[in-house]
Amino acid sequence: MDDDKFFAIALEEAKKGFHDGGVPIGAVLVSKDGQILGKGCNKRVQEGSVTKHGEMSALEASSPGTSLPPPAAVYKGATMYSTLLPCVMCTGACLLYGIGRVVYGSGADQNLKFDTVKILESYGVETVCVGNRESEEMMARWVRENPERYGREPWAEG
Ligand SMILES: O=c1cc[nH]c(=O)[nH]1
Repeated sequence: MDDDKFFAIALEEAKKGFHDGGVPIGAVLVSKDGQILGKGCNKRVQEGSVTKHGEMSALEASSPGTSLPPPAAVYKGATMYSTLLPCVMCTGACLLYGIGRVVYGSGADQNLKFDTVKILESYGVETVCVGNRESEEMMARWVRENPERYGREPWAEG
C-alpha cells in the first residue's frame, strides 16, 4: 500500500476543510486492493455536525447514498488514512467495519480522552504514525484561532 500517496490525499482533504474554515482534519479510506472507497474532511463547522469527523466523512462518502449500502466485505482489511489519530467514535467505526490498518499523521500524544492506538491494536488493527508536520501545524493554528469552537470538542469540555 502506498502510504505516502494516500496520506497526501488525506492532507489535501484537511486543507480543503481548513480553507472552508473547518477543523483541518482529512481522511481517505482505501480498500485492501488499493481502491479509494471514500474521502472527506471534518465537517463540525461547515455542517454544524457532531459526528462528521474526517474519518466519518470518508466512510460516509463510501456509500452511494441509496438504500443499499456497500456490502461489509468491501471494507474488510481496508486502510483508513487520517491526518489526526482517530478519536474513540471513529475508532469504533473502523472496528465495526473491519478496517485492518489505520495510518495517521499525529495525535498519539494528544489527550483525546481514550487511548485509541491501544484500542485499535487490541483488536488486531495495525496502526502507523507517519508523523506529518504540515497537518500538525495546520491543526495547531486552527485550535489557536478557534478557541471557542475547539472548546466544544467533547474531550476539551472535561
Ligand atoms: O477530533 C477529531 C479526531 C480525528 N478526526 C477528526 O475529524 N476529528
